[in-house]
Amino acid sequence: MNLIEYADGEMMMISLANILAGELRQTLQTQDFASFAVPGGTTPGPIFDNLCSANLDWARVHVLLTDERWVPESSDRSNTRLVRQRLLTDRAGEAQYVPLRNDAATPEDGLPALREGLAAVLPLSVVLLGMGADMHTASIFPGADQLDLALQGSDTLVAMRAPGAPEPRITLSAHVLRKAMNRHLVILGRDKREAVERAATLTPEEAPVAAILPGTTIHWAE
Ligand SMILES: O=C1O[C@H](COP(=O)(O)O)[C@@H](O)[C@H](O)[C@H]1O
Repeated sequence: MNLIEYADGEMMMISLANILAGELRQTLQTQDFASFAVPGGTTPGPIFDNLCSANLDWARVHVLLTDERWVPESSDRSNTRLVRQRLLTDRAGEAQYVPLRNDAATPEDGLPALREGLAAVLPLSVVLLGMGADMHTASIFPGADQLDLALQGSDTLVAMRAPGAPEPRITLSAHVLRKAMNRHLVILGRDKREAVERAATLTPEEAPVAAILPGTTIHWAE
């Protein structure tokens, strides 16, 4: 397991923002645009606060989420809301946002249009993932109704319902995540460190994060 251990959470958030900015800059040296997928949830806010002022050509960066909760943007559970408030501001306000949610009533109804938008920015240049203590990553949850499709299918985006998720979800598939040029996982706290170590000994069906661990750099602080 490729795991970087940091002295504290604040240092990790600053260092990781620098690493991500460096990878985006490097991508833009050889490509017309870079695509950058980020997680929602409670962990990445401080990374976004550091990254949004990075000096790079944000107008050529497509930002998207690794997964979204099917709630309106006005909800404090909306990952889109987090990204708009904390990442797509300052210099990063120039970036182009690729939505994983639209006005459809259900994620299943919304999928076809969202897949079209996503197709234009694949393969992903840089992916930052989060993980829950239940070993889900993006919105690929243990016990989810479309778990096999998300883990083994060739679809890029999957709509999901899971016992551990309070609302329907839409998620990038393992297939898309594994094809990313650069992949990072950020976790905070002893429980998540134990969870990721355990996941490395389990199957992706038991611990979905296991599907993306090979080739992923894990960033951890207590
Ligand atoms: O529901 C989600 O959970 C994971 C982990 O979130 P955290 O609050 O434990 O950091 C997150 O990576 C994902 O994007 C989000 O939708």
